[in-house]
Amino acid sequence: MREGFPIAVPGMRIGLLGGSFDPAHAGHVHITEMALRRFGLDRIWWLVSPGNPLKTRGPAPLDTRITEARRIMEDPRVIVTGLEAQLGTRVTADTIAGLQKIYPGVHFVWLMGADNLVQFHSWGRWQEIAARVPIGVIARPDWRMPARFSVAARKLWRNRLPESEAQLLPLANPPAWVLINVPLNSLSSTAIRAERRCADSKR
Ligand SMILES: Nc1ncnc2c1ncn2[C@@H]1O[C@H](COP(=O)(O)OP(=O)(O)OP(=O)(O)O)[C@@H](O)[C@H]1O
Ligand SMILES: O=C(O)c1ccc[n+]([C@@H]2O[C@H](COP(=O)([O-])O)[C@@H](O)[C@H]2O)c1
Repeated sequence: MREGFPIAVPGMRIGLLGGSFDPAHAGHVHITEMALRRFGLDRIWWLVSPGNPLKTRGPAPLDTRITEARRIMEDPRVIVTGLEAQLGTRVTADTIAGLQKIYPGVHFVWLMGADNLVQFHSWGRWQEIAARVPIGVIARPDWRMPARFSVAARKLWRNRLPESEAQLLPLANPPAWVLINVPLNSLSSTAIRAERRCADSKR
């Protein structure tokens, strides 16, 4: 184990929820709780990203986002990390490869909201990601159908597990993915940033 990295032992099932978390909100907490239960995960690590490689707008400073995320995420099974900054990785394929090297025998699952599946095929080496780890996709308002018909979903259609087998996902041989339907939560960081700007302008 590397110094400054979270502890994990072989056999553990760990979900990775990458995101800008700019800021973290109750929607992130909700999908995290759902993913823990529905995929039978032992832990979830939030990977607060230094910056999404596809977004041109730079997010708030990493430390600020991590501090805010730790304030909102109280479940002791969840660790809020800046692992990508620690690893020096920017694209998810490199992050996952780095973590698999440091944590042999740990069963990682990549988690994402349904909106992210829609653009997944434009991520760097996305098929390598799908070949490395099972993927758990969580429903998001307005995105369930686009996700089902996305380029990645169609390319990986044969590797999809039925929702009833979501508990098997962490030990499934990748490529494997499941889209789970959960009570929907319509919060987004974009909406919160807009509200904050509006409140600031009224001061
Ligand atoms: N309300 C939600 N329901 C389902 N998934 C969500 C929700 N909010 C965020 N996610 C998922 O959490 C992960 C991190 O999201 P992110 O930090 O980009 O938040 P966001 O609200 O989507 O931000 P932004 O509005 O800036 O794009 C992504 O996989 C995203 O799909
Ligand atoms: O690897 C890529 O090319 C890539 C492209 C877009 C997004 N991602 C990752 O997707 C996660 C969600 O990003 P975001 O900004 O939508 O919260 C986050 O971990 C990003 O690093 C990764």
